[in-house]
Amino acid sequence: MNTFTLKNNVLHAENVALTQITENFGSPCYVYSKAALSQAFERFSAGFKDANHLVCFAVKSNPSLAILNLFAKLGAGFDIVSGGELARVIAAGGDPKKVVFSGVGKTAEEMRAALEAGIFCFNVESASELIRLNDVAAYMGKIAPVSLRVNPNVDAKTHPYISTGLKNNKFGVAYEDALDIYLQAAEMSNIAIHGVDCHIGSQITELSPFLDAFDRVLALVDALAENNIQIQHIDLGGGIGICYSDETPPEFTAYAKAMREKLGNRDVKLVFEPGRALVGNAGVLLTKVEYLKPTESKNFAIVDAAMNDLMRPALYDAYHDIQAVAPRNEAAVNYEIVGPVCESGDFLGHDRNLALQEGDLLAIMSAGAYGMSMSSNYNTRPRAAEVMVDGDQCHLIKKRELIADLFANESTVPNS
Ligand SMILES: Cc1ncc(COP(=O)(O)O)c(C=O)c1O
Ligand SMILES: N[C@@H](CCCC[NH3+])C(=O)O
Repeated sequence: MNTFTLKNNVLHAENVALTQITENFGSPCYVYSKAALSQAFERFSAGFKDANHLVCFAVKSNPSLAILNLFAKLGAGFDIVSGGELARVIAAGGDPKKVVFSGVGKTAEEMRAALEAGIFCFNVESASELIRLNDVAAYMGKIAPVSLRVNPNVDAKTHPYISTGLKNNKFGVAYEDALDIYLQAAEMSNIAIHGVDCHIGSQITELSPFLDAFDRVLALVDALAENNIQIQHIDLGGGIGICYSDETPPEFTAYAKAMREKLGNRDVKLVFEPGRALVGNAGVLLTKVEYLKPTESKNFAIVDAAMNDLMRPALYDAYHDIQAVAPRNEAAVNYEIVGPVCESGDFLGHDRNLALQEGDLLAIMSAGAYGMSMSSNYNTRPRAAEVMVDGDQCHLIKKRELIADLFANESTVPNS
């Protein structure tokens, strides 16, 4: 589906001109297409139709209540990594019984909240966490449903900062230690072993790392069965990439087919935790060109969005396509698209050929995942507004922060 298309030479989200959105709600502004979000979820799920499965949207990729609510209504579960994300899921109308709780540093308080809410499963990431979870559950008189997140030690062939399934990173437990830890878990009074979990990284554009990881997980499931530990579900994490420029990530149908074939006729529920693949290309960040600044070596287009709004370029040198919202029929110039933040790393795009004038609007594409969710208030910049487009309607789903909000919880020290 072409979500963001030119109509009468103006970029639209569904049937709404992006120029109208900044007129109504200002700039910078995140814009999401409801149709693109729904279709992504439905297409992902369609591959597992008639199979015992649960799609848990990775909340960290975009925790907007409106997006969580939309996915909840479509039947999604949620992958959370904090008590804050659990509270969001509940506030958005998500079902806690479809929540998996990942993360290496769950506090006792977060465990209590999740046990109270009755989540589907804890994805435990260390032997120490298992002991703490057993204690917390025992104190509450509850049984904690558990999967162990194992590191299958496969190369996800992605950016090193977002590769997570290798032996030497902080996530999960080493594959070689997993059986032992499961045997310990089996002895714990308030732990119930439900599954095996893995997540090998993000923005993965090939099928083979997923298949390699699944092979290793299945070998572990068999080893557990030999030790009288029966697994009810396998959680294969998230990680399917999207096209930012010319990547060709696996199609959902090919991914689903491959995963189902690998599972064969085992009677096990499949759990997935996709984030980026469901929201990444359903959102853009709109930003206005404040200044054009030619220098001896480069032409800068200084825009009103910055690394605090979209951190991915600064953090990973990530590429996001940048399009003029109302393209000019003039000669293009090579620009560095940069924000107003006081860091040389504050760029949104290098080497972009665009015909620009001050006041023009740009759309930073593929900004629906890890955009707003990783934003900050650096340089005391209020976070952008968020809008969801539905056909020819647009809904403000998050107000722009006010400057006063940014220091509302602060105080000065008396008598200083
Ligand atoms: C445990 C876990 N599950 C799911 C995800 C979602 O990943 P992605 O957005 O790449 O699908 C992540 C992030 O990488 C994660 O850490
Ligand atoms: N934040 C990263 C992905 C990390 C995924 C979280 N485990 C990105 O923008 O690509």
